[in-house]
This record gives sequence, structure tokens and C-alpha cells, in this order.
Amino acid sequence: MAAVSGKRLAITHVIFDMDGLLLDTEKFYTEVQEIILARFNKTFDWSLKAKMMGKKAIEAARVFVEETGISDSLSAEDFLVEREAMLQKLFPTSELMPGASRLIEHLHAKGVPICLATGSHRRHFELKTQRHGDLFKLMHHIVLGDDPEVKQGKPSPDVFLAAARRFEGGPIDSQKFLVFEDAPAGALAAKNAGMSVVMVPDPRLDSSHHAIADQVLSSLTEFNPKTKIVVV
Ligand SMILES: O=P(O)(O)OC[C@@H](O)CO
Ligand SMILES: [Mg+2]
Repeated sequence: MAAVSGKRLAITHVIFDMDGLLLDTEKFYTEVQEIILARFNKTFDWSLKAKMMGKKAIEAARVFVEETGISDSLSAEDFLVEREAMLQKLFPTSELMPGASRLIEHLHAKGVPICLATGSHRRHFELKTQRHGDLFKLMHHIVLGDDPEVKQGKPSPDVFLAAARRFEGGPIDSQKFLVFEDAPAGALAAKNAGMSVVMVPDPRLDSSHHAIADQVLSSLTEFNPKTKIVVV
């Protein structure tokens, strides 16, 4: 039984987002989107990025073609096809974000239940993590964007609620979960799931998007597990 500290239950479980949080992959999406937009003499900016990151591919694609005004020339589906070949070359070079392996290894060593919940589909997940298998193996389970239980992408809570249900000894109260996220949609999804969220945003993301988070860090290296997580 978790200790009740104040009005909320103590944190005992952790859910990690992946792109932009554990892996430095958001830059690949940006690079490819800039290449495609250049053909239409348009530029990509962080206000648009803020609306796309964290979402399921087709949902982010719709935002992209509509917000940039190119939907009459390029459908969301055709955008996904066009970017695929470029992403498939970039994803296998994905590097870990600073502090990612240290935090995952620390929590795993302490017996804290940890898992992954990402908007990335399986084929992209495999490409991005192929050099980091030993680290991702420490996750109790992994919920992907194309999981049948994930009806809607972030900011819907689906992926985090599905992740919460897959630990042993369920159902576990959402209040016992701490989510690590980089994206506004992801942080909102965590709050929609009734969970606490530590946001580690890209410094280029406007700080107005930080308000929803329970804690904002500039890097995972700054996180002190002792301040937030009860090691059961
Ligand atoms: O949920 P994450 O792992 O950030 O993945 C989102 C991805 O679809 C790119 O924005
Ligand atoms: Mg992310």
C-alpha cells in the first residue's frame, strides 16, 4: 500500500516517453519536415513542431499539411510516404538523450517498476532502438503507437492507461505513476490519465507549454529519484 503524502498517493511506478525524452530523435522529424517544406518555399518552426510532437504519425501529419497550407498539394498520407525513406535512414543512428541510461538503470536496480509508452509505431521503434536493446530490455513492458489498445494518440491518455494496466498486481491507481515526457501533447496525456508528469522539454519549445507539468527539467541528469519516487 503506497504511503499517502498530502492529497496524492506516493509515486511507485514510472512510465517513460521515448522520442525526444529517451532518444534524440525529434531532430530527425524536424530535418525531414524542413526538406519537404522547402519544396513549397515554406519554413518549419517550433510553434508547429509543438503541435505535432508526441502525436501518432497520421495525427501529426494532418497537423503538418493543414497548418502549413500545403494540404491541397500533399495529403497527410502522402506526406508520411514521402518522409518514410528519409526517416528509415536516420532512425538507426538514434542516440540516447543525456541521463537516459543512468536513470533507467538506477530505477531498474532499485526495483522500481518502469515501462515505455510511445507514439512511435513498431517499425520505427525497432529502427530507433536497434543500438540500445540492452537498455530498453530493462523496461517491464513497452506500449507502442500502433498497439490495438491505443485508440487515440497523445494527448489522449490511452497509451499511458494501457501502460499502467500491464504491470503485475494491477489495477494500479494512476496517482502512483510518474511520467517523463518532452512534448506538450505527452504531458497533457499524462495529466489526462491522472498521473504526475516531469517534463524535459527541448529548450526551443516555448515555455508557455511547461505550465501543465508537475516539474520541468532541462535534462534527465537533473532528476533526483529520491525526491519523487517511493521505492517499494
Ligand atoms: O510518444 P513519443 O515517443 O514522443 O513519439 C512521438 C513520435 O511519434 C514523434 O513525435
Ligand atoms: Mg516524446
